[in-house]
Amino acid sequence: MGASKHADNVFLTVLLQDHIGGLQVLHQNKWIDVPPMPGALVVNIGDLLQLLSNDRFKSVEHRVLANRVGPRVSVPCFFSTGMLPLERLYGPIKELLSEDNPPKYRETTIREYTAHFNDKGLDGTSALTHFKL
Ligand SMILES: O=C(O)CCC(=O)C(=O)O
Ligand SMILES: [Fe+2]
Repeated sequence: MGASKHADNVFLTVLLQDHIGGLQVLHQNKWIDVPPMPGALVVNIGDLLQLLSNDRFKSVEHRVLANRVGPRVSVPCFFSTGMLPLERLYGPIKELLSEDNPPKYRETTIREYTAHFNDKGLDGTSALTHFKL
C-alpha cells in the first residue's frame, strides 16, 4: 500500500505506524522520513484545522512509499464529522480574526469540503485553494 502526496481532509489525524515505516512529510520542499517509533503516535494537522485557524496551523503534505519491505500496516484515526449530513458552517474562528488577520477562507460545510476533496482527487494540489477568499 502507498499513498501519493496529499493533506488529510479532516481536522486532525492520529496515526499508528508499524515498524516498516514509509510515511514521509513534505518539509521545506523536501520529503522527510517519519521513522516509526514503538509506542509513538503521529499527529497530522488536516486541512480543516488549517481553515479553522486561518492558516495559523498548516496541514501537512505527506505521502507513503510502498516500495519497502512489506507488508505494512498503519492505523489512521481521522477526526472529522465525516459524511454526516450536517449543515453546520465551518470557517476561520472569529476570535482569531482582526484587521491584521482577515479571513482567508469562506465558510463551508464538511459535506461540501469532502465532496470537493473527493472530486479533485489526489492530484498533488491543495483542496483548500478552492475555498480561499
Ligand atoms: O499509512 C500511513 O502512514 C498514512 C496514511 C494516510 O496518509 C491517510 O490515510 O491519509
Ligand atoms: Fe493522509
